[in-house]
Amino acid sequence: METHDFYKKQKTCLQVATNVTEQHRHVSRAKRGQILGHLRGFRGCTVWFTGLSGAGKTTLSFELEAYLIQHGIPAYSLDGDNMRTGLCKDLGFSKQDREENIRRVAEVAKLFADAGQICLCSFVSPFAEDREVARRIHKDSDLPFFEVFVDTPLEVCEQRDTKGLYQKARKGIIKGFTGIDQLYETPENPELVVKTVNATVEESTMQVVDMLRENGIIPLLQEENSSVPELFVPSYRLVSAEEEAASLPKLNIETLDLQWLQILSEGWAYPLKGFMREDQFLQTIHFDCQLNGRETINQSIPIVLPLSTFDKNR
Ligand SMILES: Nc1ncnc2c1ncn2[C@@H]1O[C@H](COP(=O)(O)OS(=O)(=O)O)[C@@H](OP(=O)(O)O)[C@H]1O
Ligand SMILES: Nc1ncnc2c1ncn2[C@@H]1O[C@H](COP(=O)(O)OP(=O)(O)O)[C@@H](O)[C@H]1O
Repeated sequence: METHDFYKKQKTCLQVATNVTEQHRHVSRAKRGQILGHLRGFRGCTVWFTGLSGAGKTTLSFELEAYLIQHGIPAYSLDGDNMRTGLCKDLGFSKQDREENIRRVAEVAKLFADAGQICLCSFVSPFAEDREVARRIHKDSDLPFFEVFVDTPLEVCEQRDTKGLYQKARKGIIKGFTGIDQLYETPENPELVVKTVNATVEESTMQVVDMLRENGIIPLLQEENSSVPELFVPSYRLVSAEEEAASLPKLNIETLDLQWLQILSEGWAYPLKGFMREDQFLQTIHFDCQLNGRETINQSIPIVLPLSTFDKNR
């Protein structure tokens, strides 16, 4: 988006009232986190599901909400259909109304996130600049924002037609329906793309869980912590992992390296997720352990992959 356009769009976020001063509360996020749930700590953020009607946004958001709550992590879902019967009931589906819808929802999501909830938003949000406004609203408040593109092809959504809306749109009964006679702008840099074709709801949900875990939002949960976490690629990620692997530089390894790879992938060298980096190597050499957050884990054997200077430089 051009900077000029972005600021034009930001107009919707500008304050109209004058003589209004921001009031600063006394409770810090860290303090708030201490009393939230049994997995204490501030985890406030927003996960923004975007995609066509029928893509799976609501299903994933509700499934994730249930998962998080079950694990003692505060979460709350805001859904398009639900918001449009309350706070946004004065809005339709024109470009301007969708823009205002997303702005209002993003402001509400920000408040939930600021209160320490993982706020799960499922909105078609078809326009990139509106999603960018939602992201900016969070960024300005220093809150993590994760855009999740629920990437389900139009044909599949139309076949699902969970609410019979595509049929109505095709007949012209509904005008301005996303994907039929209104545009859906595909996200260019989402934090995560979830493809729901040939994937169960649970598998797709776990993709989002993994992303939140990788970003430190969800901690390694107690029961998962007690077993050795394996690093094998789950079946639902196989195709994309193979594609990614094919695009990476290649290196020939020896049988011994392969055996270490096996040990790493089976989780026996937890918390290592691969051959040691310099800092991990130094921790082992100097302290016989690996630091993982606040815990230290014994690791006296360096697990490294020897490289020639030629390979290092290419
Ligand atoms: N014209 C048109 N286009 C798209 N969707 C329509 C339309 N009319 C009604 N609906 C129903 O409203 C839900 C979308 O609302 P949203 O608030 O998510 O839309 S937006 O983000 O403001 O674009 C959407 O919900 P989901 O199917 O869950 O996506 C539809 O059920
Ligand atoms: N992997 C998946 N993830 C999410 N939904 C899926 C998946 N596979 C099939 N579905 C189905 O697709 C439909 C998605 O509907 P819904 O969640 O209402 O979509 P949206 O909120 O995007 O309009 C549901 O019937 C759901 O069971």
